[in-house]
This record gives sequence, structure tokens and C-alpha cells, in this order.
Amino acid sequence: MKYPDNILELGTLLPDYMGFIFWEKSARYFDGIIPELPKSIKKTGVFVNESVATIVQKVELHDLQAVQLHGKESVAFCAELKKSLLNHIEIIKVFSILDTFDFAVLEPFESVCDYFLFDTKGKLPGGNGTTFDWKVLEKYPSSKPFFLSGGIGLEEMDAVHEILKTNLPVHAIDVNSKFEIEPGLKNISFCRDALQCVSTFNDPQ
Ligand SMILES: O=C(O)c1ccccc1N[C@@H]1O[C@H](COP(=O)(O)O)[C@@H](O)[C@H]1O
Repeated sequence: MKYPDNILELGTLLPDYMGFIFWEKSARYFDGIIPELPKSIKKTGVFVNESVATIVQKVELHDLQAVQLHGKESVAFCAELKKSLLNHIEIIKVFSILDTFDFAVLEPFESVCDYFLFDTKGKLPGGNGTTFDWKVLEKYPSSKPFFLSGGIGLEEMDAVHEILKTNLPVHAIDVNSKFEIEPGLKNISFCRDALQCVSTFNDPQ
């Protein structure tokens, strides 16, 4: 999200999280002031290999409730960040998947982050707009809840429904470029359709 009016309009749909990209090379780079949003929406800062000091500064400046680490942040880095954020900010550690994934790498991160996020490996650290084969997640060995991400659009809603029927601990569905008019400007009507669609998932067939 980048533009105040668009941020406020999306806010009326009450998503659980709203993301702001603090990676300067992104076309979605956010350098504004986040307008007042409903308190239930967790404002999430997305960072790529940023320093602890910068992340803490952005958390304080924008009153963020979650940080998404979208680079090669180490276990030690996540631990230091967790300590600096006094445990009250959610830490979401991203792992990028192509065709296969060695889930053993997750184990040391279990205690230093609150959620994992699985995105698709691509040219950019994130926002590549491509999906990975979610079958890879059948081997997910952990009970830690995760965000499912990477190129999710309205066309993926049936597949999203299917994955939510499994025992996988999917915490949230993370959408980005497939819901945009241009980078950082969300298509509100697409977002409304997706939320409407998700709200029917528990309806009896
Ligand atoms: O979107 C970006 O520009 C971006 C840049 C650097 C790190 C992460 C970024 N976006 C995140 O990428 C995922 C997947 O996005 P997409 O659906 O494939 O477009 C999502 O978490 C974005 O927040």
C-alpha cells in the first residue's frame, strides 16, 4: 500500500493485516505517513535485509504491529530483533520456495519468529507475482502457523479454499501484485471480491 486514499478505502474492508514495503528498490516503496486505520488491522512493515535499528525506528514511527522479514535474515538477527521489539510485535519470517524446499531450515527459526510466510522464489525478493506448487507444503513438519503468499489472485481462490480444508496451519492468505491497478495501488473491487469469497468458505455446501 502506498497512497493515503487507497489505504483508507482498503481499511474499510477490514483486512487482518495491511502491508507497507520499506525496501527502497521496490516500486511499492512506502515513504509516507500511514493514515489512521481501524485498530483491528495490523500494520505490517515489509523489510529486506534491513538493520535492527532501522526496523525498530519504522515500527515506532508508524506504530506497526507486525514486521515481515523478506530477505536473508538469520536466526540470530530474528532473535535480536525480537528482543529489541520487546516481544509485542509479530515477527513474520519469509521463506521463498521454487519447486522443492528443505523444511529442516525452519527449525531454528521456530523460537525467534511468530509466523512463517511462504512466498515464491523469483528475480526479486518479493512481489514477483508468481505462485509456487503448494503441494510442497504437504511435507510441512511444523505446527507453527504460516502465511501463504506468492502471486495469489482471484483465480487462485478455489485452490485457497482447498488448502484451507487441509490440516495445514494456514494463518492468513497474503495478496499483493495480483490485486493492483499499478504497484502500490490496490484494486478495491478485487479485494472486496476476495474477502467476500473467503467469507463463504465456511458456508455449508
Ligand atoms: O512487493 C514488493 O515489491 C516486495 C518487495 C520486496 C519484498 C517483498 C515484496 N512483496 C511481498 O511479496 C509477497 C508476494 O507478493 P506477490 O503476490 O507475488 O506480488 C507479499 O508478501 C508482498 O508483501
